[in-house]
Parts: sequence; C-alpha cells; structure tokens
Amino acid sequence: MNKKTIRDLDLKGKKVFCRVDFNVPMKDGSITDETRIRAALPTIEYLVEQGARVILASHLGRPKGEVVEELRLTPVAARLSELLGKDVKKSDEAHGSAAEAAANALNDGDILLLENVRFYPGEEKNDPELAKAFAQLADVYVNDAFGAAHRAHASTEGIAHHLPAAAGFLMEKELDVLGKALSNPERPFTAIIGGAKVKDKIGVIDNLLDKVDNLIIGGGLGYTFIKALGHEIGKSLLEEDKIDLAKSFMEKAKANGVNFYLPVDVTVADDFSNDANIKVVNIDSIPADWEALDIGPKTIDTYRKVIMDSKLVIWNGPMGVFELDAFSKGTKGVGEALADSENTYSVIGGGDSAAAVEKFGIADKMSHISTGGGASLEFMEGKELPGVVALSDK
Ligand SMILES: Nc1ncnc2c1ncn2[C@@H]1O[C@H](COP(=O)(O)OP(=O)(O)OP(=O)(O)O)[C@@H](O)[C@H]1O
Ligand SMILES: O=C(O)[C@H](O)COP(=O)(O)O
Repeated sequence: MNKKTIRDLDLKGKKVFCRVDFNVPMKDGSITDETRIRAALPTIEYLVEQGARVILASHLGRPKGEVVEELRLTPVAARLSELLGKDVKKSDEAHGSAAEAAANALNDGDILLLENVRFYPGEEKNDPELAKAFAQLADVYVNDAFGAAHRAHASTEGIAHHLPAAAGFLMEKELDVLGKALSNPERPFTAIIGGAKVKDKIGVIDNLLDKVDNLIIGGGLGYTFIKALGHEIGKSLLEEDKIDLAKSFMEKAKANGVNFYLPVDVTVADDFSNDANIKVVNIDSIPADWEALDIGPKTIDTYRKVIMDSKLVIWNGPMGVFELDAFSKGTKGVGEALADSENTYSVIGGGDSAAAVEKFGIADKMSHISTGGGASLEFMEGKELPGVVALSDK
C-alpha cells in the first residue's frame, strides 16, 4: 500500500482520532453481531500499547443528522470495554467543548468513544467546519473504518486533510486482501455473484469479467440472465430493463474467455414462505405461476466443482432466499464448498454473504470475511475509496 499506516506514526502521548466502523446491528438496545467491534481490536490495542490517547469515532445506523436515542454508541462503549478488559470512556458529543474536555483529560493509553458522528448534519455532507472540529480534538488521524471508506464524510475523508492520516490494521488488511485478489490473483480465480438485483451488481460484474477465469451467478439476479437466454422464468425476479445488459455480459464473458456459469436447475415455490409447495425443476421448465427462490442440486454440484478447482474465490451475495430454510440449500452448498476446499483462498465480500456463512457456522473456515458491504462492492467495481485516497502518502 502506498499510504501511511499506523506503524509509520509516532504515537506516544499523542491524541489519536481513530475512525472505526462500529455500525453494528442492534436489537432492543443490545448488539446482535459484534464482528465489527472485534475486527477493530488489533488497532485499538496497538494504539494503547504505543501510549497513544485514543479517541474513537464511528457512525451507527442512519440518523440523518439528528440525535436518535436508540442510535447512541453507549452500548458499544460498554461492550468494547468488556472485550478489551479496560475502561472505555464515552462522550455524549463528538466535537465541541465537552468532547474536547474529555479528550484533553485522557492519559497515555486511555480510550474515549465519541458519540455517533451521524448525529451531526455536517458528517454526511463532509462539511469542512465539522472536519476541522473533529481534527481539533487530536494530533493524528487513523482510519480503520474500511466499511465506511466508500463514504466521503467529515470523519472519514474531510478530517484527513487536517492531520497526519494513516490506515489502521483492519483497513490495511482489507485493502491488501481485496487489492491482491484484483491485481495479482492466484488462478484459477472465480467470482460468485448473487443477491437480489442485477442493478446493484453491474459495476462489479463488469469489472470482474476483465479479471476472473470463472464467473458464477446465483440468487435473484440470475433470472434476468436466464430470461435473456430465452427461458420463461415464471414469477421469479426479473429486471426487464437489464435483459440487454445481461446479454452483453454473457458476450463479454465469451470474448474474454471467462467461463460463465448460470443455474441449470432451481427450487421453485408457489409462495414466498417456508410452508410453500416447492419442487426442483430444470431451468427451461419453471412453471408460470411459480417463483425460483434457490439454485437446485445439479447447479450446487457444478458450482462446488468449480470452487474446488479454484485457487481464489471472491463471493458476494446469496444464491437464494437463505433467510428461509426451505431456500437456503444453494447458499449453504456454496459456503460448504468453500469451507471444504483447503487449497482455495476464500474472500467473502461482506453484507449478506458474511451473514450467511455466520448462520451456517462456517465463518471460521473462510480465509477472509470483509467487514465492508458497500465498501467491498465498490472496491470490487474498481472504484477508488475516498476514505483511503485521503490518507497521507508514504
Ligand atoms: N431467487 C431469489 N428471489 C428473491 N430474492 C432473493 C433470491 N435470491 C436471493 N434473494 C435475496 O437477496 C437478498 C440479498 O441480496 P442483496 O443484493 O440485498 O444483498 P447482497 O448482494 O448480499 O449485498 P449486501 O448485503 O452486501 O448489500 C437476500 O435477502 C435474499 O433473500
Ligand atoms: O454498514 C455499512 O456498510 C457501513 O457501516 C456503511 O454504512 P452506510 O451504508 O450507512 O454508509
């Protein structure tokens, strides 16, 4: 990486504004998945060991510039304190006199968590005044919030123009793994793209078609491709206006010598529920009143073989409606193939695929699970991430 990392900074006694992504799912005031908090621990622990005065900042949810009581970071401070086995102070402000007083009261190795930065309208507008106010709290800036690196906000981008700015360990690792995959992949290199809509995956499919040996398609977005091949898809998800694009992707795959895999069979249902009537049909036999909600067993077998023969696999998006048990076999099958394939380096591109491998209890068998949903998708589209661009060059 050509950007500074925390190893390049002199941290002893310095106040460090460290942007993390503590945007964790919450239910009734409790954190339901603390993966992102754990992922930031190496950076926080390093800052503490180096004798920095650690000022953590994060967003939580989308409060749209207003204080939303349920989106305060207080429960996160409590959990972080438990995980670190160390006191974590919490400020109810993220800048201004109260936050400054709290920052100035820190001793070397102390930790303060600021309030949700999205309580301020200037955060998402990347307001220069707010960026300056954040910068005023500290001597240096560390960005470890890979999950928010695709956002040009005051705490992810603006602030980096006012202080020496470096990447934390999580940011560094995410960029390293995804960057290597896209620039110098081990081959055969396979991408598995699923999820609901073609619309959301246009950039990533287009970019990966220039890089991969195999492109596997599953999930709701696959049916627009199957329609483009001339098959009837019943009530399955269809984006009429993307049929031509789907055709052009298949042509691009052919021109680039990329093996393009679509389902050959699917699980169809007469209702969107676990109790629906379901059956497996070949792709040319989807009944008019039924909806395809998962890939079928023959498809799972084929995808498994391709995965097993790959050295590197990037996976983004589920193969079916994995939240319902009746339609989770395809996503589970792909996850298990990755788990079983010892010679395959598996990169899970965040979001629903990360949730799926957690659900199936195979997360620890994956080589890398990205903490970024949108961020990893934009990275895979080949876009520059503003939160990374703004960091100081080496
Ligand atoms: N055949 C299908 N029909 C309808 N919905 C589907 C089908 N296959 C998958 N889905 C749904 O698609 C959703 C996931 O797709 P979505 O594009 O929202 O997320 P993703 O691709 O994992 O990206 P991220 O979570 O990172 O935003 C899941 O909720 C899943 O139930
Ligand atoms: O959950 C995420 O993907 C990140 O925390 C970014 O959140 P956002 O989509 O609300 O900007």
